[in-house]
Amino acid sequence: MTTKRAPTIRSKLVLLVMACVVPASLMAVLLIAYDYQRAREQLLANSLDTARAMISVVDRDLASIESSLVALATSPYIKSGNFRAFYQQSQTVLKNQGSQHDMNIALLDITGKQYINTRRPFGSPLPTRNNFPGMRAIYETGRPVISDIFIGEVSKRPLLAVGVPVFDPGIRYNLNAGIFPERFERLLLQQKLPAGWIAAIFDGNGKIVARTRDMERYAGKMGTPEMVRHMKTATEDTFESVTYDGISVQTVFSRSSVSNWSLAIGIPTQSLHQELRETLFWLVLATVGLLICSLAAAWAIGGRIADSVNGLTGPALALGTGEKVDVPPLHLREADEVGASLMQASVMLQNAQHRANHDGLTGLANRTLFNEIVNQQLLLCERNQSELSILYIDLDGFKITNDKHGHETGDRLLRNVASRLKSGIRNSDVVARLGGDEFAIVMVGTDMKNAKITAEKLVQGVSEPYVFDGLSVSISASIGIATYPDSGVTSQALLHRADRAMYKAKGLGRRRVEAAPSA
Ligand SMILES: Nc1nc2c(ncn2[C@@H]2O[C@H](COP(=O)(O)OP(=O)(O)OP(=O)(O)O)[C@@H](O)[C@H]2O)c(=O)[nH]1
Repeated sequence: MTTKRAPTIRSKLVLLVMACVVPASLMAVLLIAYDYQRAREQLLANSLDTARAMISVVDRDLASIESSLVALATSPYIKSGNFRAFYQQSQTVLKNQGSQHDMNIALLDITGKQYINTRRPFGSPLPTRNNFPGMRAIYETGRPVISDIFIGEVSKRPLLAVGVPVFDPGIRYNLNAGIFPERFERLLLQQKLPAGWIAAIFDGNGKIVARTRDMERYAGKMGTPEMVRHMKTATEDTFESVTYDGISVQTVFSRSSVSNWSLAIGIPTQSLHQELRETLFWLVLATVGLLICSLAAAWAIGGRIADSVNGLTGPALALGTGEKVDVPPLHLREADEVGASLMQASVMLQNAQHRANHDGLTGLANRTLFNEIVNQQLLLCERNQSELSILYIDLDGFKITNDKHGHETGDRLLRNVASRLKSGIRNSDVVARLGGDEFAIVMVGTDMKNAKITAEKLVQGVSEPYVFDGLSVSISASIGIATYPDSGVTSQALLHRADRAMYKAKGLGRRRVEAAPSA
C-alpha cells in the first residue's frame, strides 16, 4: 500500500493565499458589475430626462413661432391687401426674434400661391404651388399645423413649416414659417452633450429633422429602421442600435405629444463600457499584483517555517539514539517550543537510562550494567590475550550496623564504602553495587596477583572507621577474586566463582581476601 505524500507548508500557504485573494477578487468583480449596471441604468434614466427636457425646448420654440404667426395673421395689412407693408412687418418679426437666417415667413392661399416670402425680395416672382404637407389640414380644421420635414419650393432645401390660418372672416390664407433644420441643430448643440454622444430630432414620420453630427447629410432622411420601429411602438424607450455612421449606441428617445416629434440621444456603447473595461483592467492588474506579492510572501514564510520544522529533524533523530539533544534557536515560537520539549525529553531519557543502569543509593553501576561492561571487556581480553580480574566484595556484619545505628546510617555507610572502593582502584576499573551490601569490581588487564594486592588494600581501606556526625562506625569487608581466563570466561561464571571465593573468605574469618581456584 502506498501512502499519499502530505502537502508541504508552502503548498498550504499558497492555497490559503488563493483561497483569500481569488474569492475577494471575484466578489470585487461582482460588485463592480453590479455597480456598473446601476450606473448604466442611472445614466440611461438621466439621458431620458435630458431627451424629455430637450424635446420640450423644441416644443417651446415651435409654440413661440406659432404664437408669433398667430399674432402676425391678424395684421391689418393682409386684410387691406398691402402685402408690401406686411412683408416689412414679417421681416421685423423675424429680425426681432433673431431668426432671419434659419426661418422665413410666407403668405399663401389654398392653391399654394405665395404672396410674400421673406426669403425673396418683395415683388420678385414666387412659386404658385407649395409642397407644405400640412397646408390642406389648416383649411380643413382651421387650426395651426406643424409639418413634417419637406423640400421647400423656394429654398430647395429640407425644411419644416409651422402654418396658421388667416381669417377674413373665413380662412383666406395660411401664414407659414419655414424653418431650416439648423435652428434645431443649434438647440441640440446648446445642450452640450458629452463628446461622442449623438442627438437627433425626428418628425412624426420618423424623418431626421436635425442632428448633432453630419446634419446636412442626414436631414430629411428617414431614421434607421430600428429607430423608426421603436418610435412607432412607444412614446419613450431605451434600446441598442447602430447609427447611420455605423456607431453602436445605446439609444434613449422621448416623443412630444404636442408636435409628435421625437428626440433621441445616442450614447456610444464603447464609451458606456469604457469605464467598466478600465475598472476591470485595473482590478485584474491589482489582483495579479496582489497574488504575486502574496504568493511570494507565502513562499518565503513557508520556506522559513519549513526550515524551522526541518531543524527539529536532527535533534529528534539524536533523541532516538539516546544522545544528548541540543536544539539551536529556530526563530519560530512553536518550533522552539517543540525543540525545548525534545531537549527536556532527552534529559528525561538520559536520567531514565542512568536509573536503569545505576544504583540509586550509591550512583554506582548496577548488576545489569556491570555484566554488560564485563562481557565487553572479555571480548577485548579474548582478542588481546590479556587478563581480567573480578572482585566480589561483601560487607561483614552489615545487618548489625543497620540494626544498631538505624537504616539511614546504614545507607550512609554504604555510600561511603562505595566512595572508598572507587578511590581505591584505577580509573579504568569499574565498581558496581550488586545489591544489599554486595559490591563488585572489574579490573581490566589485571592478573590474580595484582588483583590480590588491590583487594588487600581495599579490605584495609574499607575497614577504616567512618565518622558520621560524631558517631564512629566500623565495618569490614570480605573479598573473593576470580580471574579470566583461569577462573572462567563469562561474566556470570567469573562472578559466580568470585562469589564462592568471597564466601570462603567469610568462612575463614571475614575481613580477608580469597582467590577462586582455576577452573
Ligand atoms: N541500610 C541499608 N541496608 C540494606 C540495604 N540493602 C540491604 N540491606 C541490609 O543489609 C543486610 C545484609 O545482611 P546479610 O546479607 O545478612 O549480611 P551481614 O549482616 O553483613 O552478614 P554477613 O554477610 O554474613 O557478614 C540486611 O539486613 C539488609 O536488610 C540498603 O540499601 N540499605
